[in-house]
Amino acid sequence: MKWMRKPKIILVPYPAQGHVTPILNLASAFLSHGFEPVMVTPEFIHRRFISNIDSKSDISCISIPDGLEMDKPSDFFAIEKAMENTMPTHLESLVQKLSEEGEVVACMVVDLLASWAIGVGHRCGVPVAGFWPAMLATYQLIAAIPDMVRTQLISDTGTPQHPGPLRFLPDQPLLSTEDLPWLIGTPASRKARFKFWLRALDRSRNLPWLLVNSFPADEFINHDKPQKRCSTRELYESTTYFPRLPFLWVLGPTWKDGLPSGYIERVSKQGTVVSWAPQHEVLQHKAVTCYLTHCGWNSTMEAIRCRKRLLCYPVAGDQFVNCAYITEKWKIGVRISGLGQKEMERGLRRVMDDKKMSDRLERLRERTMGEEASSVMMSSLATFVNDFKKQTDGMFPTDLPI
Ligand SMILES: O=c1ccn([C@@H]2O[C@H](COP(=O)(O)OP(=O)(O)O[C@H]3O[C@H](CO)[C@@H](O)[C@H](O)[C@H]3O)[C@@H](O)[C@H]2O)c(=O)[nH]1
Repeated sequence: MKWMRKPKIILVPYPAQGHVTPILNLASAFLSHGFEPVMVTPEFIHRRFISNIDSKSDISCISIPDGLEMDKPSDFFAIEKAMENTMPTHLESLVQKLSEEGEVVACMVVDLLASWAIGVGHRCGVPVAGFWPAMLATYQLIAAIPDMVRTQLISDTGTPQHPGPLRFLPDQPLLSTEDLPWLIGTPASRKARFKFWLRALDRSRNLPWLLVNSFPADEFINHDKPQKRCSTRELYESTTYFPRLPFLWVLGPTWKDGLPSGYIERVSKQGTVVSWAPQHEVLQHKAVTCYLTHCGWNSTMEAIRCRKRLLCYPVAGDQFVNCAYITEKWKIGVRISGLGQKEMERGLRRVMDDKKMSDRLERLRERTMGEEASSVMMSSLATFVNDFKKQTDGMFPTDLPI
């Protein structure tokens, strides 16, 4: 049988930038294996990110209704409601429509934070692979939840049962109990987020594949307790303290509103405040020496790829674990305890005075993203593609590249 069209792979990210970015990278890799990647997102995120995607790309981006009344969700739980209540039927209709049109959906790759889509794949008879957009160690932490409950490190609603730093995983260093990724917001919100993780674990338990956006990681290292959050006012003060230093500051619209009036005009000779910038391109520029980051995993990997020293200010979720690796294990950055003048000055001095940091960055980059690491990664991907091709024997053209 001669196939006129390429088999499709449907990719479903959790609807946030840090999840769309790595899934698009994966989609590009599927292109070279002869598939047509189709990323499916809710309407609100499609509107927000689609303009940043190369219009000439062969990756199709399709939006499905999210049922949100406002233009964007009010919080994490509004997104969860959209994912659980509205999106499954629309994705199912989409997959059925494709199949009625004679398209082959070879596989679905589902972000574990969008675990609602796993059931859709099963109902439509499409093989499903899980996708973890962050560091392997943070997946291991989430996967260890049942053991943590069993050994009473945490309650069955996710509340830490012991104060102070704890060893959550065998052979790995200490973490503060407050660093657990679901401990965000009020007690009720923490419990609801914990439930979200339990459901994701439950749905993904029997998946035959898990693709991880990471590299082989080392053990956890103990680190300081999480620091207080800061206001835009503190950030503002810290930038005024370094009138020598030119800066580019990416601030979301809500944060930008908190700046003192006239600030942007006053700093305009040495600083620019924008609501979005092509971060990876900016980091590649030789004028950039240091990157102040919240330690999102993609930002962390981009900084390593571009060999940029990091000033770390983790805020939520997996960012505390990422920060522990950056500052204690890899020693390619420094954690700051706040964003006021003194902390920034101390942090910048420490990060710039460390004469060995550049060498460590270079070595880490080579070890995790160099030729050998890339070849291991490509071979893992080829194994995955071959594996699901075998499972769906006969569905595919025989001349697809491996
Ligand atoms: O102005 C901007 C802002 C962001 N980005 C890109 O957007 C991505 C952001 O990803 P990440 O650094 O991971 O941050 P978040 O969007 O905050 O990511 C969420 O998802 C990540 C992966 O699960 C987690 O590690 C984070 O904690 C979580 O907040 C990166 O590729 C950036 O280059 C830009 O290009 N320009």
